[in-house]
Amino acid sequence: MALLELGVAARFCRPANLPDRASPCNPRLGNEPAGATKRTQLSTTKLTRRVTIPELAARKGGQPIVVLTAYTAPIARLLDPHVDALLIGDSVGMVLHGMDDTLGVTLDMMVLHTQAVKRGSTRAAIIADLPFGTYQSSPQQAFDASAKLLAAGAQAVKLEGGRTMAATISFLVERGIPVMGHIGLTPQSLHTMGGFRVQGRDEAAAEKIIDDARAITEAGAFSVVIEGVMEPLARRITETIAIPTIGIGASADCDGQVLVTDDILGLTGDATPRFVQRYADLAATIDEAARKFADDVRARRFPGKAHIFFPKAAQ
Ligand SMILES: Nc1nc(=O)c2c([nH]1)NC[C@@H]1CN(c3ccc(C(=O)N[C@@H](CCC(=O)O)C(=O)O)cc3)CN21
Ligand SMILES: CC(C)C(=O)C(=O)O
Ligand SMILES: [Mg+2]
Repeated sequence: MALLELGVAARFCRPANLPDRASPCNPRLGNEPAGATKRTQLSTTKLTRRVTIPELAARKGGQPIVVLTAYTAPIARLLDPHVDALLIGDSVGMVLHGMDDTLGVTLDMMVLHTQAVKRGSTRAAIIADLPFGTYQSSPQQAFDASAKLLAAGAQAVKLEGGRTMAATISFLVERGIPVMGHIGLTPQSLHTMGGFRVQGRDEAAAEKIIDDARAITEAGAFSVVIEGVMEPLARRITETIAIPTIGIGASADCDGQVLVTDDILGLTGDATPRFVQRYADLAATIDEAARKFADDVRARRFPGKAHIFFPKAAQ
């Protein structure tokens, strides 16, 4: 079993056409001596196996939980060594498919992106968003949609809503589907909020969000995303409920943080929310690469000798 898992990890980590770099999946894998003992193999397997949902739940009040979104296999492969969980967010509709909001994202899209992220990762936990219209009408509807995401490789689903969704959350959890909640700024409720607006500004609105957090916890969710709320509210919820809170535009005191990967990489331009910290400027990198390629083609500098094929006699 241990060896089988290692074999699978190695296959996903090192595509045959790439050099054997130290890090793609787990930096520790690259440091193993060739003749590793059985004990070393077992401990390495332990380091490279996937993070479980109960392990994430147990991180309440402990080391911060790191979550980033991923929608594709190559990005999942790059993020996998660094994060505790990869979220296949319904933000994929806006970030990759050019939609104005998340309402048009379908379950089929989420299944395809979940499969891709699963294939590209070996150790991060995999959590997938239930898209709009696939879980709100009944617990049964939510179960059917969640089952498809779990079959696609997710270990848990995330759904938006507070007390209103509590019965659905307990229905799923009782049937073996771990659920992450999502409260505060819930993008699928864009039209009732009147836009992507920060929530819980007045005391009454804050009390309602605290009640939502309590209801989700009692329903059995293993964790909850708190998005776009006033900092003291996010801190108070984190202190109040027994499950880890994952903040986005919330509080540094949350039990973890999540951001949209394309936002931190500088790929989302004007659409980037204020709560994002940018860690790279890939838009500029891509702009420069495309410009250089276009220049080379127009000047007939590309393709060069190394990129084209000649018959033997002509060499
Ligand atoms: N690229 C991207 N990043 C995200 O974080 C994200 C998505 N897309 N799509 C799905 C939701 C939508 N989200 C958003 C989108 C915009 C704002 C936004 O513009 N907020 C205003 C604050 C509005 C107010 O004042 O209340 C801002 O200035 O950041 C917030 C969250 C978060 N999610
Ligand atoms: C921003 C996170 C929490 C999300 O729900 C998404 O990416 O869809
Ligand atoms: Mg989402």
